[in-house]
Amino acid sequence: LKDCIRRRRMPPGPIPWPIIGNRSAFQGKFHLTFIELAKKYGDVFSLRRGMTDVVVLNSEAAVREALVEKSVEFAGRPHAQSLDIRTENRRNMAFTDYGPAWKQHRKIVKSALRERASGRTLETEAHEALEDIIGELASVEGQAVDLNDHIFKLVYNVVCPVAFGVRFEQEDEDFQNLKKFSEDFFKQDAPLGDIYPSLGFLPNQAKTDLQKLMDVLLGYFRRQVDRHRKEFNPNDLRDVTDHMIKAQKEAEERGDLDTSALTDTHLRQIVADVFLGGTETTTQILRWAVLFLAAHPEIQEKVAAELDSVVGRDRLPELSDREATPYTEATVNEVLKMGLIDPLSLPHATTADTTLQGYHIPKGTEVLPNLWALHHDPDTWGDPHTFRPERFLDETGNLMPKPFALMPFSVGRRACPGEKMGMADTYLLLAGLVQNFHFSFPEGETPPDLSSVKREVEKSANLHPTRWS
Ligand code: HEM
Repeated sequence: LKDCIRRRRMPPGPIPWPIIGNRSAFQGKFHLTFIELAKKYGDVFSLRRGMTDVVVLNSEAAVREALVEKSVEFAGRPHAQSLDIRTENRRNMAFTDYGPAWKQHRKIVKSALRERASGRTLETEAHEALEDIIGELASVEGQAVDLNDHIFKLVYNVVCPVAFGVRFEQEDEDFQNLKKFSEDFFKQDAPLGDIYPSLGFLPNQAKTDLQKLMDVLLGYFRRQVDRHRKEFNPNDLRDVTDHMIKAQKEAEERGDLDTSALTDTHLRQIVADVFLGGTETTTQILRWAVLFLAAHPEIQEKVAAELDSVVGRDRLPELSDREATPYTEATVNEVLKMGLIDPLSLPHATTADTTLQGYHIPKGTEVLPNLWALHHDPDTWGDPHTFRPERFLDETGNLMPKPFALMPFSVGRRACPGEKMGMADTYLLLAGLVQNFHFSFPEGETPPDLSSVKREVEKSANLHPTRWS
């Protein structure tokens, strides 16, 4: 009865079944199911996943009210068994509760990224990685090639030097292991304890698999942190790991290491956050970019022509070229809009009892911002499913200010701390690729239907680069 009264004040939604809740809403591509449910229940609605209350935000107004206007109340993260395993009991930044430890971690990471992943420093990293890939792809010019491994390496060799100072060759065992980790990690099923917390103690395959995967990743980062500690020089902070060690040493000197959130576990977890946050996202965005450009040769040609006239062929694109290449910038925005890789962002949770659009949202409720719905709202975009960079340009071809509804990095307190780096490296890498190659589908292969909401990321695996001439 108490539960019924509480739910009456919460946003409406389909009636949950006992124990399983609204299971069918969480199967397949939930972000599309949520758009259908919003038509019936409104832009803010409630669901039950197992025994957990979940509130879905399906419109710009709802996301603005929750993540911007009430940003502290909506800045928490839900608790789940898979997250506890992944984060060694929330000792990272991305899934930790909103509070002093999170603030401290975010400050260190943002300052490290400002120093180590912006301007000339990022450009140098991106150019080195590009030159390497351009060499690799030139050697298979004209042949159909699976770009996956090349794009992985390209992105890893920008992000990993920033995170922990390592560059990889294709055949490196560590590179192969990290790549395998990423491929498996993002396909993992949720362990039973995520749906039914009280059954979390029972052995199940998903839990065992996740633990094994994390042992590999965290073992690798433990070794990286140990190496950094041996080589540490306070006057030469080379990467995020060095910045974390510096903060740890300062806590040691102050005598508050034991109570600080800067133990060795925190250090390897933060490095894992930067690695996972930076690599998987940018890799998938570049894969989408190449796929969309191969499917729209006229747009690819316009980007290449703009780069030709502004940058030429004698040097790689630089960050200072961004202003003079609005069509390329608009294309990056369009890729981020259409190829949204986190359709539901990361899950949030309420940090206190609060309200949203007049409904009661109790403390600890899981909140899912449906960014996909915002990126594909016909009222905002007119033709949301058409790949059309021009939507970001004015009549004279200048880049317009970014619309609020474009939020691939989310918004508010928990918005991605790597946004600046993500935008900059996506521009540098994509522009560098289009300057040097023309992407098309292998002869005889029908391009996938990208205008449909049914598009699949896996389709982007087999593309055909030839030198642009
Ligand atoms: C184009 C690339 C990227 C995209 C699209 C992206 C997207 C996102 C999104 C949607 C979130 C969730 C925000 C929220 O919960 O409201 C997030 C969080 C996060 N991202 Fe990114 N990201 C990108 C690049 C990066 C990079 C380069 C880094 C690190 C160098 C990074 C590190 C993180 C971290 C640590 C969080 C958790 C923040 C927190 O909980 O406070 N991301 N990102």
